[in-house]
Amino acid sequence: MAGISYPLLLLSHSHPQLILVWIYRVTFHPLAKYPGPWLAKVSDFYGAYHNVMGRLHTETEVSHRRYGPIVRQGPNKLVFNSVTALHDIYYSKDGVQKSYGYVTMIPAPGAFNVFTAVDKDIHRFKRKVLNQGFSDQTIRAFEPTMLHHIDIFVRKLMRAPNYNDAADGWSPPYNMTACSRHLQYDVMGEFGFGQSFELQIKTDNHFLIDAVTATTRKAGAYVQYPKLQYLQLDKLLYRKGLWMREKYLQLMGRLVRERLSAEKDSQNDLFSFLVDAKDPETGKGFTESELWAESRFLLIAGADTSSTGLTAAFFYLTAYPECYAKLVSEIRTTFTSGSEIRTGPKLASCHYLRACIDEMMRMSPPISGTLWREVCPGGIDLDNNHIPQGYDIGVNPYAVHHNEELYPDSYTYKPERWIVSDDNPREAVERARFAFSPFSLGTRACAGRNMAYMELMDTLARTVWYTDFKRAEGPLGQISAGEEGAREGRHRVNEFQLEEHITCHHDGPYVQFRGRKGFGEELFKL
Ligand code: HEM
Repeated sequence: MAGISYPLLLLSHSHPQLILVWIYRVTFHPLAKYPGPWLAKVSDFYGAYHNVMGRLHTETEVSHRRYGPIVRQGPNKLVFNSVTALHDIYYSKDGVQKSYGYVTMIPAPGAFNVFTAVDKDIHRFKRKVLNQGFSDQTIRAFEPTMLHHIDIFVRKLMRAPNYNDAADGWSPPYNMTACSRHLQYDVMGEFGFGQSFELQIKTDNHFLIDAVTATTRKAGAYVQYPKLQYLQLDKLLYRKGLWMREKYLQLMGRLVRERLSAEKDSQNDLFSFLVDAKDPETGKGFTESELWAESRFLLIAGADTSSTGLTAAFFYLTAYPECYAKLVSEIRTTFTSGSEIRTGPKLASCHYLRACIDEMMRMSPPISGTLWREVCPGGIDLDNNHIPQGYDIGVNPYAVHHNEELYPDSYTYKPERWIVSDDNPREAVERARFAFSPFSLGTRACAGRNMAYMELMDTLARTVWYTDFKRAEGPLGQISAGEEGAREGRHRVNEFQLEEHITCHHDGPYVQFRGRKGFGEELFKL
């Protein structure tokens, strides 16, 4: 903190009126009675700084332990850590709307997408149209395409059907961040535009990942401190990112143009669906620029999040061998072949697999930042506090998922907490479910939730069917793990380390694979 107090000291000397504003903020301001870090009380710079450092989520959790269930995290911001606040905020119909921070993400005035639309009528229309593309029927029709890419993923990890015959059979260590990102971007390319970006098989479009990373880094800071956008810091901080962003926009622009000029119904992708989709009540559809805005958003929303989830699953399964063994037993006794693994009663019966996924998203939510909501006229009552109009409020998913009252022993990966058993009564599972919010809740909750579960279930089950895997040994195997003695929140060796910038950035874990003897031929013949 000392590092950031010097610039503030300088600023206060050159702008003495700032001192008066800060004194007001810590004394007479309507939120002055709430505890929190001193810098957060006087400036949104606190949120932006920790977001740039990728640790606002861990700082929020630490703050709750230090200051209690309500923390002031900006001059006009309160973050809550209770299940009642979670439900009261995100299920509220008229009490809140998305905060102004979301507006900083729009590329031009008025160019909202379903995620950035603050106005509830604009959002309702976009969501209604989009929901048609996320129906169970559409997603199920897409599953064979997804499975094609998942099979490429597993084949790459196995290398050859009988590689296990060689030496000890283990592959070199693979960086699961890269492998998962490549898979999920290819899947989202197909889902959105009917074309894979081919990141799994070629390097040409690998810049996409860095371009999206640069975009979300910048957006993460601006959401916390909207005034930063006027300083044009991206030109200074993300120069390489700007160049890649340009390439990214060109690629996406080309895909949109190609899809618009292709024969109608030539593809079974979300784009062809959205081109024709109409609001059932008004008959209104998306304009070309709206289609463009939605496509760009959906790539990030779908690919970055699911790939973080998949990577985290590999981290936890290789950190907890007993959980890995249980999952292996479930998958290998439920199915009779790898190609049988797809949505259906057998996959739905894999309760341990689903529990491993939910526990991963509890431990390391792929969207770990607080989803700020602005209080609407009339204010809102939360945990016996009346919060007036205009203030930003939220519950941090990472912090609430590590609230010890809701999730005892919260930093231990325990898929069993999601399964009713003699040691874990139904009420305990229901209590855990009630506060579980990786996809958020209410009208602004994730539209792609079912698709995300399908991707994660199919990918993990097929990987476990065809391969054995383990964490790389030595220092390589520690990449992405917390470090003893590191800053509070970064010190747990069995916790996957996320850098939160709206979506999450990460590196590793490095994992080695070995094909199961006699099972790979089927996969390599496909
Ligand atoms: C594990 C994977 C995923 C997680 C954890 C996740 C999480 C979330 C969260 C927390 C939100 C709310 C954001 C906010 O309030 O600001 C959201 C919104 C959204 N997500 Fe996801 N998501 C995932 C995968 C996907 C996928 C695969 C898609 C699409 C293919 C998708 C599409 C969307 C859309 C369209 C919204 C905006 C909803 C609205 O405002 O109406 N997500 N997601």
